[in-house]
Amino acid sequence: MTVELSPIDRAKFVSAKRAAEFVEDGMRVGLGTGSTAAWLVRCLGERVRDNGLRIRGVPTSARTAKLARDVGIEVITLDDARWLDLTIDGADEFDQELNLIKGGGGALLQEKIVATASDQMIVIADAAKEVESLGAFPLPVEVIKFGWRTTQALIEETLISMDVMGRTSTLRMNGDQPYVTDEGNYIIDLHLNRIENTRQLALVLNQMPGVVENGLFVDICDVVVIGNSDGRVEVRDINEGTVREEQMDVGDSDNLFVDGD
Ligand SMILES: O=C(CO)[C@H](O)[C@H](O)COP(=O)(O)O
Repeated sequence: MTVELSPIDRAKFVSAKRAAEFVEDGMRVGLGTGSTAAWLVRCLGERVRDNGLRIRGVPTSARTAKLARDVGIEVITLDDARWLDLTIDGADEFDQELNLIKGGGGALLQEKIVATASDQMIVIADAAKEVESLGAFPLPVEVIKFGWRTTQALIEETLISMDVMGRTSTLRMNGDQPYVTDEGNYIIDLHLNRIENTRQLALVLNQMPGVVENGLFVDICDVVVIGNSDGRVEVRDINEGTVREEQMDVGDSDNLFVDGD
């Protein structure tokens, strides 16, 4: 099957393909959620099928679990694994310090639990995800269904008292129904424009009754692999302070698809 990738998919594919090289035989790997993470799962599946790579994957959503099984990756739960060697996931935004907004795909809760239980978190992203300050992308906050309107009002009041820009929020919808996460919760998206006090906001949100988790990932990501549509990738390691530019082949994505994919 020949699939012509769009420029954005080529960028996502090369970042995922480069990040897959971090995965070694025997590793327990956290598998992210979203379109970029799906490329990663396909790349790992190819190595499992063709090169005999033995890994166990902990998916961060039902969608990723299905794809991982479809491409031949052994799937285990986080409770089976307890601790992971590596998690590779996408992001909606990342800044210079590799702080992130995640949860555009609604999987932020499992994603944060899995990434935090890993020796290393690698983010894979196209270059457009890099921002000077987080916040142009709506910040997802997962809340329990009970009293969600009250929780939303409390969040908005707190944003005002913290002098955060934007301050409006919306309940995420799936058609005419509220979007429900894998954990059975709702998501309230905060439209903030620009977040000045990332660390404080992440802590304050999680202290509110009704809030389960927020999509700010602070000091969790170690490495970002940034992909471009022409195959250039940049590997930035925040701990080592290194930046490497490399060229990847964008033309070999065809054999990543499996029956029913
Ligand atoms: O956080 C996420 C899902 O909850 C995704 O990683 C994020 O939304 C990026 O998705 P994509 O790779 O499709 O752009």
